[in-house]
Amino acid sequence: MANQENLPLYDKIWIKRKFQRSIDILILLLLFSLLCFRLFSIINNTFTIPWFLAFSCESWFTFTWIVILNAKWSPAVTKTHPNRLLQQVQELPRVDLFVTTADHVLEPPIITLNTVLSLLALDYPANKLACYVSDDACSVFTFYALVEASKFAKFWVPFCKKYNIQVRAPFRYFSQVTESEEGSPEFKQEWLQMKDMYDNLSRKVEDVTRNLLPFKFEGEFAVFLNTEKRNHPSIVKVILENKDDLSDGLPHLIYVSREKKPNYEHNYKAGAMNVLTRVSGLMTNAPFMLNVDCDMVVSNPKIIQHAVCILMDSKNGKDVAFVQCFQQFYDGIKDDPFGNQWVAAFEYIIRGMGGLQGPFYGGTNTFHRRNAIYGLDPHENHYGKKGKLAEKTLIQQFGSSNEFLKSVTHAFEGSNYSSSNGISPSSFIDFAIQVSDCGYENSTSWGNQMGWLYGSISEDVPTGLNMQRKGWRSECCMPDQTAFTGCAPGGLLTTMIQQKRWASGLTVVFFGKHSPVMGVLFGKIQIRAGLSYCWLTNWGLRSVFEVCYAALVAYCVITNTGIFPNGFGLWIPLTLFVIYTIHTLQEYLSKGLSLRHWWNNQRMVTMRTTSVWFIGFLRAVIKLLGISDTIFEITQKKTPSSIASGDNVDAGRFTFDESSAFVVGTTILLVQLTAIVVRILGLQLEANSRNGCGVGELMGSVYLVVCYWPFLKGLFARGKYGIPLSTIFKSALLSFTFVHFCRIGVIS
Ligand SMILES: O=c1ccn([C@@H]2O[C@H](COP(=O)(O)OP(=O)(O)O[C@H]3O[C@H](CO)[C@@H](O)[C@H](O)[C@H]3O)[C@@H](O)[C@H]2O)c(=O)[nH]1
Ligand SMILES: [Mn+2]
Repeated sequence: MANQENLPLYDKIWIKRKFQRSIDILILLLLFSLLCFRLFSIINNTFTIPWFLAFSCESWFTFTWIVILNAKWSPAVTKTHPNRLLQQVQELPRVDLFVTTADHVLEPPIITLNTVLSLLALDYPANKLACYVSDDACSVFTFYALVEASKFAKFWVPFCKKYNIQVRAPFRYFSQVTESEEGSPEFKQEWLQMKDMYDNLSRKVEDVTRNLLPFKFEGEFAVFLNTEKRNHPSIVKVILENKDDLSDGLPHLIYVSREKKPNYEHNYKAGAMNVLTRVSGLMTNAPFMLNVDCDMVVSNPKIIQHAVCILMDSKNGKDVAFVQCFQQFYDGIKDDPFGNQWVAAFEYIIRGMGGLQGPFYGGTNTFHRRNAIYGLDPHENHYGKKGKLAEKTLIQQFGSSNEFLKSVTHAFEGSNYSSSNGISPSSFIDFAIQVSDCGYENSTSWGNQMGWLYGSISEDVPTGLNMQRKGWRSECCMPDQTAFTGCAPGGLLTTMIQQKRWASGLTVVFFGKHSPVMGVLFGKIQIRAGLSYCWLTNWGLRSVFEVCYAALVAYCVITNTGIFPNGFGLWIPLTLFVIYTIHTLQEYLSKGLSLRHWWNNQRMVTMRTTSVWFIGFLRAVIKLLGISDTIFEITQKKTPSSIASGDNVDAGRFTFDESSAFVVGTTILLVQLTAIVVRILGLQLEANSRNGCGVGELMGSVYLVVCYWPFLKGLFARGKYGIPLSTIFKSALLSFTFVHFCRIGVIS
């Protein structure tokens, strides 16, 4: 038998994709030929302003394609070997678990409760785990739910471990296993008991949350009396404490609501994560930290072992700052009508990045190395920080809590790796409160050089980039059994708001000091890795060119101007379109996704790029100019009861409201419709240049209308399925202005 000690804890396997690569290259060549064609037309003197705009947009599309091609070029996957782990490490390392929640209405406490239960029930020695919940809403309901959860956990966790239940979030488990049909009589009996207890628990929590029961602010709940969401002192409460350090007990459970004051910048989730980092540093100081959003439940109870395999591999794990598990979703709507399940993107882009310097940090389902978050580079982490850091520098970077500084020094030295410090979390409450105060970070490096970075509402991407800039890598962790599943936005509006936030946050990143370009120029981001990040950070910028192209097509049809070659030359854009379409379709089908899924995603890409990404981009520009700041709009999460009660008549249907998110989309649709009508009725202007509008331009308009079909139906539908009159009115006004300017200001 091979010597287990020398075997790697994880393997990296490169995936072959010769055929796809040649198609990728073919598309690139076609794009180049289109550009060349345009350049030659200068010589032939057909070069007009619309041609120039088309040339600029197409140059951008070519650049985007290079970015995508580069990102997908050499994908890799990892295979972890948890069975080797215990043979190589004497003791498993500690892991601190972070959950964030910020609004008990948009994020119902019953969801957070389930996430926490699934974490407490992880298949990992309980005395090596501590679960920290950050509540940015300072909600007594969330706290109450956690207290109740901790009581239920005493039965639930042993039950899961005894019967090796795989799905350990009760609402997921009981929705999948609806009867205790199989198993021993003992199991059946316990199953019924559990089900009963969970039903009681969820009823209680939902009743309290919906204010159906009068709430008594007594005992441990008294501190919540008179607190306001944005104005309250720090509250830190130890709900569960594994005082006897039992490996088969329950992990610590700690509730943290950081101090909030009006007129203070709280930095949304990034601020919350930094507080959790400090509080956990004081209390348990684990070398690794897992972070999940409140709706991301564990689906693979052994996931920590898998992630630790990567982080602790003695050869390849040393320079890994974080391990990212894919985001996957439960109860996703069939065929992904809103394009928010990201199956194909994760498949191709993230695996592709996995073959470079590693995937981006996606904000949730991520295992971090504490020392990387603390700003060390891989070399310093491995060989120790050169010399002891002077106390003064430590205070400048980490703030002035002596107790916390001690924990930082311990973390740097790598002590406290697996053993507990023998002191219980509750003895650190006062210090924890101190490091959660809103003034604690004043003039320190938190959010600036280390920790979760501030300044963008997409805090995850720059935070990951900041670590990779120092030479760290990251890895994907992809055990056969899905690691985490979460709640994808339920409807069109929620999706659009999320997309708008990402686009604006990412644009700010691209133009800021943590952009991938800066990372390549001044840091240790490898060129290809930096380029692959542009797929993500350029979402906002991409929309500008797509909106411009959409407007250009309509302009051409309306004014009888051509931007595509007429006659034989038309084959270039046509072939490009056909091959690109077949190529993406093949990608979907080969992953077992349906034709419908593919089309839904295709049209959604067009819809979001030309609408909310564009709004997001404009918001980012306004922020970058210092005019007004962007805010983090939280994504609404579905409650288990709404899922179960079949509150799903709208699932997958497009519903609209008066949100500005729909104005741009409706305008694009109306402009294209006008163009088509003008063409059909023959109201176009006389062709005033040598090159009049041909089929190419018209096809462009028609394609956009087909993509915007759900909006077209929305124009005629009523109630929530219809686009409100006020939105139609605003869009009509905008379209009219556009058409008017087209006709008076024919540019040629
Ligand atoms: O002031 C805030 C705002 C948000 N959150 C938490 O941040 C998480 C993510 O918020 P959500 O509304 O669910 O955003 P999503 O768009 O679904 O999240 C994705 O995108 C975010 C960045 O835009 C990342 O932070 C997330 O991890 C990633 O899952 C949730 O747990 C929130 O409770 C806070 O703790 N404080
Ligand atoms: Mn989310």
